[in-house]
Amino acid sequence: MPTAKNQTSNHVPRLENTNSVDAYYDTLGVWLDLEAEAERERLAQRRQIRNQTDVERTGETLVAMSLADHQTGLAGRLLLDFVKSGQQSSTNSDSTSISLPMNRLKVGSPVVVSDHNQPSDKGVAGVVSRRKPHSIQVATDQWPDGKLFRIDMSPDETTRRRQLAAMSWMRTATGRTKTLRDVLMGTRPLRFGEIEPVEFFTRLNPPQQEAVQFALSAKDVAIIHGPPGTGKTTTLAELIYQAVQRGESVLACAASNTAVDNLLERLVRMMPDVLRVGHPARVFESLRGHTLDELVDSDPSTEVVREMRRDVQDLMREASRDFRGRDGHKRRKQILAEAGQLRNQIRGFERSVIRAVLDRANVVCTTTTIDDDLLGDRHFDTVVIDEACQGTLPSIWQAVRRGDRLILAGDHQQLPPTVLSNEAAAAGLKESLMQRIAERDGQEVLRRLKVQYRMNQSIMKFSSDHFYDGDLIADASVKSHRLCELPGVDENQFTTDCLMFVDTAGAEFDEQLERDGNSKLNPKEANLVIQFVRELMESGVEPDQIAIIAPYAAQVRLLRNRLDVREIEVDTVDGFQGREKEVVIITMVRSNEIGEIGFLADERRTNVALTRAKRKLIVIGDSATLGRHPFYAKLLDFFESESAYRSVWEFDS
Ligand SMILES: Nc1ncnc2c1ncn2[C@@H]1O[C@H](COP(=O)(O)OP(=O)(O)OP(=O)(O)O)[C@@H](O)[C@H]1O
Repeated sequence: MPTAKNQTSNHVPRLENTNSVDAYYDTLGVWLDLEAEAERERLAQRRQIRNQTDVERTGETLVAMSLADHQTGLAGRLLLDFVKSGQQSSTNSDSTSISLPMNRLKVGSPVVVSDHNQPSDKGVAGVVSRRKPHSIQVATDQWPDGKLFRIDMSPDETTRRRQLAAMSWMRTATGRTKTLRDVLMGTRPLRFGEIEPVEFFTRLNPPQQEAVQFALSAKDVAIIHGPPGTGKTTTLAELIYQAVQRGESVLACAASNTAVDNLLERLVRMMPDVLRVGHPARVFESLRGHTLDELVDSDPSTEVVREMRRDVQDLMREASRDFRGRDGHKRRKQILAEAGQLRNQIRGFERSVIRAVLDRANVVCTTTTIDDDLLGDRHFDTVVIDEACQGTLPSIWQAVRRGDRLILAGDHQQLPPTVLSNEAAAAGLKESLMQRIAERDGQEVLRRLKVQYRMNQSIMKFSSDHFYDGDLIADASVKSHRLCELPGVDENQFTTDCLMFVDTAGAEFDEQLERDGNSKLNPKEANLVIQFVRELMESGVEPDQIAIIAPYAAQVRLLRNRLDVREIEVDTVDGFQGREKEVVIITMVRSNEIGEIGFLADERRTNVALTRAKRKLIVIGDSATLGRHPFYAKLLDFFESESAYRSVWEFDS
């Protein structure tokens, strides 16, 4: 089998024309190794950077953090609240707090907490369990050493091991799972049954209804393609409900905890027996009552376990007494043996309670990183994966191996999975299974949702035409909605127009390379953004209705430092996927003489940015730089055709 070490960039295997099962999974194994290597290298590099601001710039490290509070969470886990050192207040009070620098540590991110003053400290592993602007909570099983701490996002080896184990299981799969695997690889044809009538629980629009019926008719795999704001999660929840009505068991997954919880939130309103498996600290607080941990804890038979635990404690206390003489030693040995037996019984008992709770659930929700110890050898009629374009190919087999049929939902015209290894990305790790199948089998395997509930139709139009064959329809409730119709907002040209492109060409709005960094910024564009924000607020738009999106983290940092209104969200495109705001201002940043646009060339990234605004979209960019790329030339033409093209000279900045 090829290994990561002996691959050079030209020799990293690809999947095209791979018909052999072994070659297929060998290739995924190589990609996974390359990615692991890239992650380890990056972590090592980060830990070597001494300068605090530099290391925090990556967004994957927080330094000089102090422990503000701690609690004991479920199953005895420690929940540690960290704030920036020097902060006087408790984590609850915002008035005197220091905001955390921009970071990518999200709820569910695996992290290592180590001693800030001891670079050699290996630290303790944990998971981010809550995030606030001024504090971050980490769930761990151990106390970290030190007075001042550093928190690093860390590669998750456990996840990788589980993925490899699932892939090795898939190689030798039999029966329905083997059939599913071969259909996914493209070596067996797709199969669909009759479309059957359905009595819908939710009021779905016709394309949503069609998607549910189509997915239910799939024997092996089907895709629900959900362009921005089209109710993908709503549709998936209905599909799961219908599958359960037909007596099926369902495993519902997504790559991120947030996406799993969004789905769970809908499912619990539709049916009672939905179970969430996963670290309770990673689950929305309002949904923790549905977690396996809490349900096991509240199961009546767990009271017996508690009593048995108390007995173990009593026995251990007795064993620690001062026994003298030979009989004494014998007695102690007996007590310890008794405690050991009791512990084994407890474990067996707990396992049977877990099994009983799992057996009661029709639907089990979890991230695609499945805890195989908890799920055991459980198999499901249908496996559903939401946000399926966010997961890499190796990451999905843990879920796939547990089902007879697979339903994928997502949008391959939005951001692909994050991959660190350039070699693996170039060989194909950036292409999700959903993208591969959607591109291979097209209409045969997918149904697209078409009615969107977010954007005014003029904001929707470019994305619809360019990415979705002009298929999108704005629902009547949003079709013509404008900013000036929001309560408290004045009616003026700025609030009645939905679109504006501000061209900075010729005005020397040059991009800059961030000092000591690789990211780009454009201070003059930032000035213009701030001017527009001021105008919006003067017109009565609330700060929390405004978002600013920049493709580059350096521009995000600049704007966050310059804006003194905390409620205005400023983020990168990646940080904004899946979200929406009434007004969005995009600062494109790139402005140079050679027309270089770097990773803006990934059109899908711009698609995400352009489709976040509900009522007003402002784009600031340099047509001389952007316009050399056909996609942006088309975008500029679009703004012109909508009479929404302005030159920066029209604004006093
Ligand atoms: N058939 C429908 N009728 C009315 N409103 C709907 C319908 N379907 C979805 N919506 C509304 O549209 C919005 C988006 O729905 P949902 O969150 O399911 O979309 P999504 O496609 O998952 O979103 P995203 O683009 O962020 O992935 C929600 O407010 C939802 O209530």
